Amino acid sequence: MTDYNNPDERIISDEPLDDSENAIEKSLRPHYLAEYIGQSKIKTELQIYIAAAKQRQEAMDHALLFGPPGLGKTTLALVIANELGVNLRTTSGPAIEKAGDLLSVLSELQAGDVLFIDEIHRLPRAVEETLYSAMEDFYVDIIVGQGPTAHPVHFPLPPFTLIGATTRAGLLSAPLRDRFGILAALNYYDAHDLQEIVLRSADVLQTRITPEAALEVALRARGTPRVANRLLKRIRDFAEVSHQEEIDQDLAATALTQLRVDRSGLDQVDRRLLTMMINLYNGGPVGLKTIAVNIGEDVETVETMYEPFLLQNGFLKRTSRGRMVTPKAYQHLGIPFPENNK
Ligand SMILES: Nc1ncnc2c1ncn2[C@@H]1O[C@H](COP(=O)(O)OP(=O)(O)OP(=O)(O)O)[C@@H](O)[C@H]1O
Repeated sequence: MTDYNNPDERIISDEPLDDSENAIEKSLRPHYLAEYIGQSKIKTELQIYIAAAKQRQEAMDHALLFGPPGLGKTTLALVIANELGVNLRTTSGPAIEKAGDLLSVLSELQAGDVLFIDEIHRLPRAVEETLYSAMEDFYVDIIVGQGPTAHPVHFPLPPFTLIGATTRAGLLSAPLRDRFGILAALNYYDAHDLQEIVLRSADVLQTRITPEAALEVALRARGTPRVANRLLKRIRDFAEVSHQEEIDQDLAATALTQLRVDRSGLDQVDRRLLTMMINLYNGGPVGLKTIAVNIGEDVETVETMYEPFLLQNGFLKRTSRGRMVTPKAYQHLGIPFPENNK
């Protein structure tokens, strides 16, 4: 039996994927802009920047991608590198501990390559400062040696494109943010785009699914391709167990109910969060830390995984004194909205 309190089993999770999930997620990644569904404004702009860089035979301007987890930032970096016809190197903020680590990543780049730094807001300050000259003038100066023998060494770099991704653009320092020429905010996907993503993923996974069933998945995927793909994989298991060759709407709806994802895309953690706020705090206002402690999650998980979706869909609202549960959430949970809250 699946234990949905176990983070590894959750569909809406920021836990690292295991190897098999990672392999599937990679296999589902679009490789070119034409396969990248939705985010049309960003795609249109990128098309221009990519064409211009290719025409001038220069590295594309540095780009910062921000938005909630699972919306396709890593995928977009891969797509950009493919469209430019260059190599992609990937790393992440926490993986680069010292300026020397950064230099070893940078020194592997060839002219025009794309370096993708995920969670760029988590780069240590000293590394971030080293990155400034690398981004602006393609060199780094690093102090080599210690004590009286310490001396700066100048390393020129080939022109490259840095693509930074962050779920928390607000945590990025102004000097770093200002060095990106292209800023792209990824938004949650609408149901139509997610339906297309589910149909495409089913095709890659060689799974048959009706358009109605794909829409059912899309409607419950909280605007997030990663969630849509995870739901699809779980429903595919249901279909196999029940010897059904094609996923239809009934099967999708039954499976999704068993996965405890409701028709608004809320999972049991969302519902626990809202119910806790109602039961313990009369619907709020409640501070983020208090919410996190009460539902046993860390603050960052609540802030990046749960809250944005609940806010965007009107189940929560933010006030100067904390978060409040909305009448829509009471209605959704079947709990009467208290008169004195009106
Ligand atoms: N626009 C899209 N079209 C089709 N599939 C997509 C799209 N965006 C994302 N996906 C799929 O969703 C999955 C998650 O995408 P990705 O890993 O790029 O998200 P992310 O924003 O980098 O997340 P995180 O920041 O948590 O790493 C991938 O398997 C990818 O196939």
